[in-house]
Amino acid sequence: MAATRTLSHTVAVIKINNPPVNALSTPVCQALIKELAEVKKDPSVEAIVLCGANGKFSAGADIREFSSAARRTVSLEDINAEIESTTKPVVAAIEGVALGGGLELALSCHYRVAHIKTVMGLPEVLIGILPAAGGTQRLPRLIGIPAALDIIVRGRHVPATEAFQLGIVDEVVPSSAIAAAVQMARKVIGKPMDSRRLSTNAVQYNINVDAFLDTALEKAKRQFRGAQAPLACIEAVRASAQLPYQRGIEKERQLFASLWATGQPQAQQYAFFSERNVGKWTLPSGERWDNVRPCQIRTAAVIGLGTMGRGIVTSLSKSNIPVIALEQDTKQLDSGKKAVNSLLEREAEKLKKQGNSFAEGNGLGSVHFTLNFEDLKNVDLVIEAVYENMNLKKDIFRKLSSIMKPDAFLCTNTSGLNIDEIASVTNRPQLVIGTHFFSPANIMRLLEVVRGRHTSPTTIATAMSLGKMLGKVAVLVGNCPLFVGNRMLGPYLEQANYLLEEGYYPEEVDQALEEFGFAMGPFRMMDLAGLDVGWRSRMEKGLAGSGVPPGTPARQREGNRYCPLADMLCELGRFGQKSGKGWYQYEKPGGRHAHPDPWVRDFLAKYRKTYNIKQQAVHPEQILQRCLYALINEGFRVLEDGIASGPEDIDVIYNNGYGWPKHRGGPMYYASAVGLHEVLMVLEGYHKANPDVPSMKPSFLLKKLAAVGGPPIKEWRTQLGKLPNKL
Ligand SMILES: CC(C)(COP(=O)(O)OP(=O)(O)OC[C@H]1O[C@@H](n2cnc3c(N)ncnc32)[C@H](O)[C@@H]1OP(=O)(O)O)[C@@H](O)C(=O)NCCC(=O)NCCSC(=O)CC(=O)CCCCCCCCCCCCC(=O)O
Ligand SMILES: NC(=O)C1=CN([C@@H]2O[C@H](COP(=O)(O)OP(=O)(O)OC[C@H]3O[C@@H](n4cnc5c(N)ncnc54)[C@H](O)[C@@H]3O)[C@@H](O)[C@H]2O)C=CC1
Repeated sequence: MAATRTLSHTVAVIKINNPPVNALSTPVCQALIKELAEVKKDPSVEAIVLCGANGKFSAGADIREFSSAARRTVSLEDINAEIESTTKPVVAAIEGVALGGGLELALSCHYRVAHIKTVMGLPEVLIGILPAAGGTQRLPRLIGIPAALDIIVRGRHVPATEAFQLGIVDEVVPSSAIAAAVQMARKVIGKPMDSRRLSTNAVQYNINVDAFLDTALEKAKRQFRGAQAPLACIEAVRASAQLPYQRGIEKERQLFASLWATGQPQAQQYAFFSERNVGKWTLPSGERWDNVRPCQIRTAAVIGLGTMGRGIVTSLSKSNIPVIALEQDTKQLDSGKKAVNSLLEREAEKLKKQGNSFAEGNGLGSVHFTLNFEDLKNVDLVIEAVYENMNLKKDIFRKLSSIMKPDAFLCTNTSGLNIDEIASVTNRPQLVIGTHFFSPANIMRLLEVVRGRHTSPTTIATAMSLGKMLGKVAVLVGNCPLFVGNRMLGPYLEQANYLLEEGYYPEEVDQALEEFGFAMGPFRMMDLAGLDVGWRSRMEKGLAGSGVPPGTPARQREGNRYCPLADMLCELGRFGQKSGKGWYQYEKPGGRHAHPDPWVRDFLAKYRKTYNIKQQAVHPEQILQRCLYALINEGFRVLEDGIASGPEDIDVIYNNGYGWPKHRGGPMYYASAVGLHEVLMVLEGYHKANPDVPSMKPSFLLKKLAAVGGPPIKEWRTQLGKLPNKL
């Protein structure tokens, strides 16, 4: 039953029942229409309470229906209008969540009572659309333009206490919201209802609405880089102030249809479901997310409190997991301790602003700092985050192996070293796993969970579950150099470097990719990460520095094309932000504002002259094709090698770890949207002209999928099923 009805005295309680989140699917909408019609004409009913089953009001429209063949036949706004115009008072009893269409439904009720732990909001913008069941017209009428705009454009979840302060709900209760709503319904029977019908009210404001919204629009254009939904939300809110309610609703619908035609909602909804699907991991042996039980992690330790370790400690502590934080000497320990304390203070401040405090005790109190490995021996799980050096990591794991209790999990935060080699020095390779956090680790949502050859299913389940506890999106990947995300970055950065050789400047390449929607172009990103990191690794591999065999041409390594520009910058001490100079110049070492550097232009001109390279005209389209198709081609290779279980996994990694614009779905989704044949043609053309760039040789899987007509991304797994799986 999509909705049920009971009677409490003269109050009819209509309960939405559609597990797991009471989404307003077509059957639910039909059931609501039926129940409403019946209670309206039932003389024994004087008031109505609308609520959701299983402690959840509703997470909104059923997103799956948007793209299904059976399009919605019932308009949610028509139901809302029907509720609002009812002469019997309707009270929404909000528990758990009231999101999107769920909150819009509640806004059409005459009163709202919320349980104190409820969150509510209009998060449609996060799935590429706008609240299109009257939300953009009713909310500003209730709480004014600035507060409504903030909620609608950011799509944020508003806690019940804040919702009460804003006037979204009439009462917040610590116990059953349904019982409180029934009580309220009985109290308001017979009271005048006109002012409670939001659509009949005018938006109240004492600001210059147009100027305010114009400023918001300009800010949103800069902030959301090509995403259309935030802009449409602003225009819909503008309509609430300028137009009568019905015309505002027409504008809302029109904006919804225009958004749909951009293709961005489909990409963002794909991203939404992909994020949920990656948690449902499966191994070739049949073990899966739902048949392997994770072990409970009650205590953890982190080794190394540098850039990553301090963020990981914060993340664990924020989730109320007591942590022991270990460093190699007093100086590093003090500096790590200071950093962790300051991060935790910031987290506490954030929570305070949201009206919360750490759920159980204070996260700060749960961190113990030490120099002594013995202190770690009883924790359930340890995460190593020392320098990226195999010998050092092996030393640490040897030590852990002898100290830790036998069932403790040993995790490494390496960004690309061989998990099997690290595991090989331990007495428990089945409990060793990669947990690759992203910087800053207390903020970035991505966690690559890297399975080694001997890693057990329980260890995988535990690492995946830890990711969830920390509020991360955990993606299971196989063990290969650099895993998934960083591996794909290689060919992308390689092409960015080649573009500089051929006549482009760092700011031109960055601009093209930032206009595409990336949070940061490749050169700003390299400056931020530190150019010396890659340089050291190239020196270790004998590609740069004194290890290069004498007589090797400057622009060639092992018979293939090589770009030495980044090495040359490092030799001059230009490491990026940390040294104040890199591909850009900064106001000071550690400065954050990148300015194009005339020195770099001069340096590139001299370089091209030395190697007699003719400068080409700038084509932003070419920048995109070269960099993005290189990245995508490597993504196909990752799939081909069985390192990720599907294209969705890669897309979730890029959306959450690498600043890929979510409104474009992810690199693999983008490839399918552009057309696999098109991607293949460009790669083939490039590779034919540049056979010395092996990374651009079209992958076998791309060719195979293009040959069968470039099927939609959800059908790629049929082809993948025939390939090896290294998970
Ligand atoms: C609710 C959450 C906060 C829960 O989080 P959590 O507990 O962590 O659980 P999850 O794993 O996230 O979710 C559990 C499970 O539920 C599924 N799910 C969640 N929400 C929805 C949903 N709204 N619809 C369907 N399914 C949902 C989720 O996928 C999981 O299932 P699994 O994948 O099988 O594991 C969290 O889930 C959350 O934040 N949810 C999303 C909330 C949200 O975004 N709500 C807004 C929905 S959109 C909406 O309400 C729109 C409106 O305002 C009404 C507009 C009317 C539009 C008219 C429709 C016309 C369509 C046709 C277009 C064509 C146009 C043209 O052609 O012109
Ligand atoms: N910096 C980044 O953006 C990312 C780094 N990583 C990986 O995380 C790991 C750590 O990297 P960063 O935090 O950037 O390095 P970092 O150089 O900032 O910090 C490393 C810390 O480890 C400590 N350390 C070294 N030897 C130790 C020992 N024997 N015992 C205890 N502590 C010791 C050092 O004192 C230092 O504080 C590396 O494996 C790196 O590849 C992974 C993802 C992103």
